[in-house]
Amino acid sequence: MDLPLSSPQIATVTAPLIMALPKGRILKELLPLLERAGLAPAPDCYEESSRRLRFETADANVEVIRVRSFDVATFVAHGAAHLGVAGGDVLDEFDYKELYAPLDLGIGRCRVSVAEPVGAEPLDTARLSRISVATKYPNIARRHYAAKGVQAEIIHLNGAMELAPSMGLARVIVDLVQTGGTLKANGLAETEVISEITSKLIVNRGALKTMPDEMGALLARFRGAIQ
Ligand SMILES: Nc1ncnc2c1ncn2[C@@H]1O[C@H](COP(=O)(O)OP(=O)(O)OP(=O)(O)O)[C@@H](O)[C@H]1O
Ligand SMILES: O=P(O)(O)OC[C@H]1O[C@H](OP(=O)(O)OP(=O)(O)O)[C@H](O)[C@@H]1O
Repeated sequence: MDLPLSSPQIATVTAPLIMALPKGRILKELLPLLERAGLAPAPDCYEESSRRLRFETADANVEVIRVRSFDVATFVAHGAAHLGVAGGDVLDEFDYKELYAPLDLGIGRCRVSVAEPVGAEPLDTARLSRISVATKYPNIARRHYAAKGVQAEIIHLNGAMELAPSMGLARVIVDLVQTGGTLKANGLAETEVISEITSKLIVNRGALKTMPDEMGALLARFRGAIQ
């Protein structure tokens, strides 16, 4: 026998909205904003030692998953999370069409730049046809040099790319710079800024279409929480 939808025997189960957050520095910077938005995650979300990856928040309808910063965009683009927070660098690198980034959160301020060894002979990109580049942003680096008519040979590293020029792995690096301290400590100098970066609130386009009220209400809370 089919039960009518209004039957009291059927419990209304509403799945929580899933918000993907990057572990590390952005998560720490995000806390005051999440608190103002009424979405503070359970305290162990901020403990590096916690092995949990999914956390309840101050809002029973919203849960947080804590993932690597590069993976936030992938979880949200595939609809595994409804929304998330990602650096502009990650969004530029992946360029997912399924993502919409309606809000700049004004945190995680840095830039994606080219850096070279201090004192290296200046590169004349007008006369160059190829260049070796160590980076964890292969697409950003390729696009940057392609726009100058230069083919970038990418050495894809996940960290410590500052070592690459001195170890003969690549002529230049493309990496994040904030204070410039890391470059300086490794004998490199910033020679070109590719883009200025901040973290953005991102949403899955499908989720926005199918749940406009819930998603709209969450976006409004974030808007209100930005200072
Ligand atoms: N020095 C910095 N200053 C400000 N923002 C930064 C800086 N470095 C990175 N970010 C921003 O924070 C995001 C996360 O960087 P973070 O260094 O915490 O993680 P990661 O090392 O890229 O990731 P993982 O630990 O997963 O490898 C970056 O995508 C960028 O948007
Ligand atoms: O210009 P600065 O202020 O020195 O910041 C830039 C550094 O910050 C980030 O590294 P992070 O500290 O996150 O370390 P990791 O990426 O190696 O984990 C980035 O990859 C740079 O190495």
